[in-house]
Amino acid sequence: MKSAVVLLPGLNRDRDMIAALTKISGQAPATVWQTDTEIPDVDLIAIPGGFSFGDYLRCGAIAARMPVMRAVAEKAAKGVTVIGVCNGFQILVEAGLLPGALMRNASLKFVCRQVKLQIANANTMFTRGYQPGQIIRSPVAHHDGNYFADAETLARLEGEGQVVFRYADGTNPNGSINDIAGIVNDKGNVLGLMPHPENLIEAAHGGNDGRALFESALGIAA
Ligand SMILES: NC(=O)CC[C@H](N)C(=O)O
Repeated sequence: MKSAVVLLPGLNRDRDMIAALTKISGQAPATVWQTDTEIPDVDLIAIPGGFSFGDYLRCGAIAARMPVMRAVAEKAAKGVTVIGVCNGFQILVEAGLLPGALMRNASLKFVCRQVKLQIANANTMFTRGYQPGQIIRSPVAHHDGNYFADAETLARLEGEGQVVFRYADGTNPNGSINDIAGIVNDKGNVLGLMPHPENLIEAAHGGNDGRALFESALGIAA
């Protein structure tokens, strides 16, 4: 299974994402730069975390307008699997590939800690390797992770099973509405989440709860 990682100025989790995809898929992902207008024929496109363009204007706002994001949107429209982690989630929202907005954390502080996540929908291409309702752990590290959507959008997300990960056991780090940690688009092939599953895939990370997400997305999980 082939993958590609989008590289942008200011991202700092690209190496983690490349390492995770290499270890799990068995082959190094391609990398595409902000000015690229073509993305190779791959099964999964990953937009990693960090501080693209220094988080100026709004997190992800400038990156979302780079040429590479038009190529990502074209691939997503064709059904290619796309995952945006943290800043990647913010970029997908700013690019209009996912609904809602990521606002400043309710604490107005940068949070960097482990959270618990409930698998709110195990019937997606990203979570078929988990059990419904399963609780997993994941690191988070962000300043603007407070997911918000208007009432109509929220009702649709909840009603259509598009909420995939929810903060659990009171570990919501940012005040996001309905404890939302990750959502998919209406076609189910684009996932955005604030937690960093790529940082919990092996014993050296302290656990491998994040592994099944990539195995599912790459079609490796049962
Ligand atoms: N780890 C990240 O990707 C951080 C995203 C963004 N820079 C924020 O602080 O919210």
